[in-house]
Amino acid sequence: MIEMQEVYMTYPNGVVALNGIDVKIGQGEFVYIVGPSGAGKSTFTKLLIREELPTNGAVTVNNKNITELKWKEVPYFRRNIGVVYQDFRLLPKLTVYENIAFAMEVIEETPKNIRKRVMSVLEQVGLKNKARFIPDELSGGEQQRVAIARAIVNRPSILIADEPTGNLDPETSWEIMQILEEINASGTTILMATHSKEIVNTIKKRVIAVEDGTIVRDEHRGEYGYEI
Ligand SMILES: Nc1ncnc2c1ncn2[C@@H]1O[C@H](COP(=O)(O)OP(=O)(O)OP(=O)(O)O)[C@@H](O)[C@H]1O
Repeated sequence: MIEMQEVYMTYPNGVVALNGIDVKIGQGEFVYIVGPSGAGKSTFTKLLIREELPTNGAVTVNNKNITELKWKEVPYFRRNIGVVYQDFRLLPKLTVYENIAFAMEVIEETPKNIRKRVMSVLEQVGLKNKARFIPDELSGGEQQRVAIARAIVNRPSILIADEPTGNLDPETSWEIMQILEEINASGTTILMATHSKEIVNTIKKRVIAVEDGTIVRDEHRGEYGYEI
């Protein structure tokens, strides 16, 4: 469960990115965050992973107000949230297998668990046969699958996807959406910031529209609502 109560966020340079956000997102929901460029979508997701702190307000994730976490508590909290970005952000010198295993090594999983689980998520994203490849040897869609596998390998309750299809062609984007839907079907909450009218209007989900730092629309099975 995610909740924001009267959340305001002003960056140090004075830009007001969020201007009073009140929202609740239940466990297992799939939510699109839409809105014009600069509306505050990325800032919204950054607050949820404690990459930024709000200037005011409470951000509650799984019953904990995460604005109150001490810095040393942040890495442990983040285990519960997977994040996927438009530009994949894989480690270029590591293989597909190593990129995913690394996320489990940092939380000190046993080698046996790591082997089993990495092969299982690779199968889930359809990349078992590319475990030994490095990111440069993969297509954009395949790299995004690796990033998704890495994001879910520690079984987070929430997956945040910040424009996950932004660098992909339409056909590949649909494949990525299918994987995200499967992950959601297994109970993971998904928050996806997107500019894709096609996707939002085709795969109907809850739509939260942000403009100038406030929520202007929040609809079950909503429309994208913008021209581009
Ligand atoms: N680190 C930062 N320092 C100062 N201002 C920032 C910073 N990050 C974002 N902003 C500003 O905050 C506002 C909201 O930005 P944000 O990245 O959250 O928007 P967005 O909706 O994700 O945009 P886009 O769709 O282009 O990714 C913008 O005016 C942006 O310029």
